[in-house]
Amino acid sequence: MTDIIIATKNSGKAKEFQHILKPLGYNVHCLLDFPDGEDVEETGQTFIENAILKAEAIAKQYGKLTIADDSGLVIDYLNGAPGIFSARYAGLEKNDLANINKVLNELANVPKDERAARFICALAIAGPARETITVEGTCEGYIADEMIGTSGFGYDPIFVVKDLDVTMAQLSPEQKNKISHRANAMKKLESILNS
Ligand SMILES: O=P(O)(O)OP(=O)(O)OP(=O)(O)OC[C@H]1O[C@@H](n2cnc3c(O)ncnc32)[C@H](O)[C@@H]1O
Ligand SMILES: [Mg+2]
Repeated sequence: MTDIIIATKNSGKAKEFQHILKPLGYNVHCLLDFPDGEDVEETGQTFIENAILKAEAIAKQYGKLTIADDSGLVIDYLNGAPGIFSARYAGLEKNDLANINKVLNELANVPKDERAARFICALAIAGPARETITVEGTCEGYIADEMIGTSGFGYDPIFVVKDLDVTMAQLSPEQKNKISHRANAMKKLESILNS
């Protein structure tokens, strides 16, 4: 089995990568298993730039194949916010509930047809003696009026998946891992790695 590090300290992401990569024969570790993993500053201007920063720093630190994920929620009515600031939208303590409440307040009384949004996931894969590869996956939807569902993490309870009309937090992990921005990005990465 090939060892692979997921350069994340987010347990929700780590679980999803386990689900997706284990059946493909990878032995998956994340930075929750390696607490001395560098805290890489997300100083890029785009999801892709931040994914590259995280993947290359951790690949260098451990000398192993590394995938980093930089992702977030892009809301049209807020001109693309919270975007690359999704994790720290309501403050540096990265509180999911505070982030959700901030978005719901900003969209209070905004009609459904103006609540369009998408999740974006940029992945970078880096490692010793290889060029870094990046891909991006998206998932279209809109922002609900209130939190619904308990699965997933982050903004899932307020993100209604366009094609399904239920929130991401109402999907089982198996369902989310078929249609999510992360799943779509992983499909692209797999097809590049296999070609
Ligand atoms: O940087 P790492 O250590 O990977 O962990 P993080 O939580 O800081 O991750 P990001 O910098 O990529 O910020 C992404 C934020 O966007 C949100 N997000 C990303 N993917 C999501 C998903 O599948 N469902 C719900 N929210 C998501 C969530 O709030 C994350 O904290
Ligand atoms: Mg982060």
